Amino acid sequence: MPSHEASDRVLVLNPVSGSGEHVDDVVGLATDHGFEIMTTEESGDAKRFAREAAPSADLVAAAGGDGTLNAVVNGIADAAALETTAVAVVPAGTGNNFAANVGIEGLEHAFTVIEDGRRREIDIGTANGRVFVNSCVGGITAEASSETTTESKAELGVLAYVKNTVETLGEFDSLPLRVETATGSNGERARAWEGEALFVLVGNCRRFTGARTAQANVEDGRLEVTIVEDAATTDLLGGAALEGLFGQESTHIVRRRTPSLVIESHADAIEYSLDGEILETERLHLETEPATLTIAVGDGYRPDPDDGNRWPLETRG
Ligand SMILES: Nc1ncnc2c1ncn2[C@@H]1O[C@H](COP(=O)(O)OP(=O)(O)OP(=O)(O)O)[C@@H](O)[C@H]1O
Repeated sequence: MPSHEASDRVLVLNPVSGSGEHVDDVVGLATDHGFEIMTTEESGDAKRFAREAAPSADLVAAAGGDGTLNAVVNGIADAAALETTAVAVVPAGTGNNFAANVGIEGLEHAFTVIEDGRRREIDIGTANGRVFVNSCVGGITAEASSETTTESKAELGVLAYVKNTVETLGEFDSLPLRVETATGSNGERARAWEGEALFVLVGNCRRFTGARTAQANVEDGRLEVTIVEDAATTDLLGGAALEGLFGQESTHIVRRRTPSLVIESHADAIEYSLDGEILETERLHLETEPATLTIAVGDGYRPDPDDGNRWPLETRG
């Protein structure tokens, strides 16, 4: 039986995320577990509902995909309630990348975790004041983002957008950029990279190796930055596998870890995808806010995922 009053627990339901077949199941489970259900009708609702619910709710659940989760966390942040309102993920999206990374295996499991699971305080990222939980990716066009297929997203996660951008554009203008990363407490030096890039991928919870489930350490107070240099165009257009491009052997990748960075375009404004939502700007200031989001996690969640050789601090100078 639910241990809270209904209004202490709010579930924000996106009825059209993923295949849209989750609605009845989610409504049934959420009702059984004492949630007040707020169903979105249009873009912007999820954030507004979370902002309105956060001051009195102990827990806001996001039932949808990564976009819905992003909106819910932004709404709670807008209400300045991240310290008092925890978040749960009910995976009803296409890729459910974030849910997989925090050990949520499905709809029913999400509610088991809500009742019995651990709570962890994880980092969030901010980009010009907007919150992201998974990733912020520059160089993906809004068109490619909206056209990327469900199958491709399910298989590749955010890298599906990279693949679709490459495929739909055929050839593309690289981005003349300056990327300045700040000093970190683990010996990272402040550094500047300047050049022509195809994409800049910044992961809070996502690691860009080509493996969909690869998880970055989301409790280390650092963002993982991957710059795909322009020289990779030939490989990409030749059909090179994304795994190869992002692999450790790749010579076209620059990697950094840092608590904050600034990405500046020397030309036009760039489109960034924050967990799938588009933001266009010439200058982006990103930083981590460590241990800021309280989240319900399943047994499969690894606070300290094994790095192995998969994330070299830097592949080269
Ligand atoms: N009732 C609605 N009708 C149409 N669009 C909606 C509605 N509610 C939310 N949206 C839109 O859904 C998008 C978020 O979808 P979300 O990312 O959660 O699911 P997804 O794209 O299926 O999954 P994933 O992110 O895992 O690929 C937002 O852009 C939001 O504007």
